[in-house]
Amino acid sequence: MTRTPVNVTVTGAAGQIGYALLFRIASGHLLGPDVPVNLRLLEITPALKAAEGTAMELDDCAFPLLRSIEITDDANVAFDGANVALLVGARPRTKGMERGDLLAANGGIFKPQGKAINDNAADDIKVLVVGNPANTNALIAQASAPDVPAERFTAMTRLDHNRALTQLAKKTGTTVSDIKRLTIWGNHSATQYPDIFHAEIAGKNAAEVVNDQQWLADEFIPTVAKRGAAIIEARGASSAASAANAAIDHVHTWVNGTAEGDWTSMGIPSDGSYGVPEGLISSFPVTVKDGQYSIVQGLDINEFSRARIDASVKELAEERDAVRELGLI
Ligand SMILES: NC(=O)c1ccc[n+]([C@@H]2O[C@H](COP(=O)([O-])OP(=O)(O)OC[C@H]3O[C@@H](n4cnc5c(N)ncnc54)[C@H](O)[C@@H]3O)[C@@H](O)[C@H]2O)c1
Ligand SMILES: O=C(O)C[C@H](O)C(=O)O
Repeated sequence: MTRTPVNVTVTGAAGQIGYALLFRIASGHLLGPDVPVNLRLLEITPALKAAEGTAMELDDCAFPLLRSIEITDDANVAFDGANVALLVGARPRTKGMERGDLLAANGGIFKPQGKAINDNAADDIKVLVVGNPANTNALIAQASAPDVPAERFTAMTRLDHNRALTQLAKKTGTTVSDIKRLTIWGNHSATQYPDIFHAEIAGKNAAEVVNDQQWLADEFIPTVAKRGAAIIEARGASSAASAANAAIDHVHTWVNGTAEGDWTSMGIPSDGSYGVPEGLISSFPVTVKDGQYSIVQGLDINEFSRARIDASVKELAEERDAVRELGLI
């Protein structure tokens, strides 16, 4: 049976992440090996030519699943009929720049894009915000899209999740496939909390396997939480291929589900679970089935975890208050 193509909109298509992302979407890694896609690329006017260059390369790959490419600087055109939207285009953080500085710069991007999604996207639209500060940018876009169910706006913490998997596998001499039920809580920022207390390594409790509280507090958590800054320091630019890979993972899981017995981390609107104020877009442990995610309930949160979750959620609440002051939500 021939499947109807899925419309995938990517903003910031001419940027670094865009370049690492588009070829994987077109080759079937985002939605599956039998799902054709129409790509819609949104860029600012001066970057349209570069986006056209990328589109020429996409054509030259002769991807069987790629049905069409449209390039535009008009958000209403880009989101027309969109089923999946990857909001990547943003002002990237550069050396020495604080995340707070990004709020105002990025609000001007995500407010109109949220409205364009509201007015033009397909009824089943799923939105992933990658552009930083991702959680709060997602909140801004969501606030401008009152007709879209709030839970369709998500923010990316899958890169943090993947980073944590690798650090834990290295420490324990295992592989990432041995690890299940790891969680990133809170904000995609240095306050995020990678939690191994409920994680399992080859069926055993990860915190017990590690059995090294000092490593957990002084190495693992800071390494994962500050990895983005470390990459910027080393490359002189923010992570691109790993961020694109995580965006693929996030949407693939959202569409195709989590594996039995495992969960993933997604930045999603809080329903008040685990004391996270309702409405904040915060990272939680989630399972996904039939395209719907649910927060994993009933986990015991110890004192160590509670303090760290609370600190990251406090930062999210401050970011929300700041964008509220700016009239962005
Ligand atoms: N959530 C995460 O885990 C994560 C990880 C890495 C990077 N990021 C963030 O992703 C974003 C993009 O990173 P990058 O390295 O691709 O940056 P980049 O500067 O290479 O590309 C950004 C692109 O966005 C475009 N753009 C700017 N305003 C736009 C608008 N209004 N509409 C459409 N396009 C617009 C720019 O022209 C540029 O081509 C940054 O905010 C970065 O901090 C997030
Ligand atoms: O762009 C950044 O600030 C870093 C990025 O979010 C990352 O985690 O690599």
